[in-house]
Amino acid sequence: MRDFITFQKSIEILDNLKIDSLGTKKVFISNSLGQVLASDIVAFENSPEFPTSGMDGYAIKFEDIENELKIIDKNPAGFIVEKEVLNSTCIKTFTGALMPNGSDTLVPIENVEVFEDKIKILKPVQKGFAVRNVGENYKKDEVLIKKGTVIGFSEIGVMASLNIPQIDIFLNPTIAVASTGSEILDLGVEKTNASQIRSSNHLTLEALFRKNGAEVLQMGPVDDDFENITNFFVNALKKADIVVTTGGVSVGDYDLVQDVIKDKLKAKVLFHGVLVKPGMHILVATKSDKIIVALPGFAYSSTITAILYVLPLIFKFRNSDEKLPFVKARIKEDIKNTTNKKVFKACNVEYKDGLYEIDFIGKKEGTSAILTNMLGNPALLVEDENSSYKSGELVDILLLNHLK
Ligand SMILES: Nc1nc2c(c(=O)[nH]1)N[C@H]1C(S)=C(S)[C@@H](COP(=O)(O)OP(=O)(O)OC[C@H]3O[C@@H](n4cnc5c(N)ncnc54)[C@H](O)[C@@H]3O)O[C@H]1N2
Ligand code: MOO
Repeated sequence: MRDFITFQKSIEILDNLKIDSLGTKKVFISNSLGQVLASDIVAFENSPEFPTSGMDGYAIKFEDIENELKIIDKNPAGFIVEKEVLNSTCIKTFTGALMPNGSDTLVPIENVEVFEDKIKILKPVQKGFAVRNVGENYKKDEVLIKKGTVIGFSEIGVMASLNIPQIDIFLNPTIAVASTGSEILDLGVEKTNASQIRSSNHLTLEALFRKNGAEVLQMGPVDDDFENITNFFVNALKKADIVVTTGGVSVGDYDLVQDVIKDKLKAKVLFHGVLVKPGMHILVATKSDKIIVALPGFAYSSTITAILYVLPLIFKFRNSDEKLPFVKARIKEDIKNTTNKKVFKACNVEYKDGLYEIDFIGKKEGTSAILTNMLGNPALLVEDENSSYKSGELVDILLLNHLK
């Protein structure tokens, strides 16, 4: 009999796994979308560098707000106006232009009446109105984006504003993915008997891993014999940082994946068997600096275990600050877990009145083959071992749409 460990213990083992960084490379910022920043982005100047107008209007001295003021110049964005605002004068100043010397307040065009070369302020503003102060956006030496951040549109915009064309990013891990099983068929391959099924796992996992930052080597369905599986592993371990398989890890006579990992590759098994549902037969091993994650064959099991175990490994390899999105939610029916396993149960999630709410409407009960339970707007309810939850209680859920 296998020694099953608790879910918590299995996560601790992976958390404590030492992983060497894969290094960094330089990329143009537009090509850094979704990549992980390898060094802090620090502001080397204030933004704006000088007081700048935030509206189209007239730059004045506030002490003159009640006086008629002579317009002595025009100040468009992108130019430097030489004249200075003196008492009883103003300079017509446009959005984005520097505030002229001597001025401290911008009165919007809509607030003034213009007659000949003068203005009268009909609607006064407070001192400093519509002036963007030095450092309003960011201050010199401020750390704007931290190393480990996954780069999105806002990071690219801020880097562009700093005139940073190229940045260092961490390299992403490469994952080799394959599915095993004598009954599974690749897309398009003709069925020759009724017990054959289409392999979905290798494609589900490829999408999941790519979406979450890994490079994927798709190795497809692998013929289910000892030699083929061995050849696959030898090949995959040469090319990838992580090797992920599905199938062949439970207790059947034909569960060859575990035999190859243990007996042929002589990999170091970190654990085989976890008190978790789905996915209790998961096997994680290392072979020198490579990691092998052998997932159960059922489509729902392999997907859930890939989320729980492989995504954190990707985050770790690429040195990112990403975490699985566990949040609190209100449950809308009573639920009981009478097993000694941590259970991850598919539910529907909705964000309503500042709170996530979950229900199980339309979710099918049955085996771990039911991948359709993850369609729609899904999340996973996390049920502790031997626990029960009452309708209305706050529970832990894992949001899935953030990972899709
Ligand atoms: N006597 C026992 N039988 C089983 C146990 C057990 O403890 N005692 N555990 C069950 C559980 S739980 C799971 S999960 C599975 C895990 O088995 P394997 O990892 O060895 O996977 P397979 O037997 O190869 O396949 C299981 C199931 O999934 C389907 N499958 C396989 N590959 C794919 C694929 N690429 N795409 C879609 N579906 C796939 C396969 O047809 C089987 O129906 O073992 C239970 N049995
Ligand atoms: O380990 Mo199985 O994945 O519970 O169905």
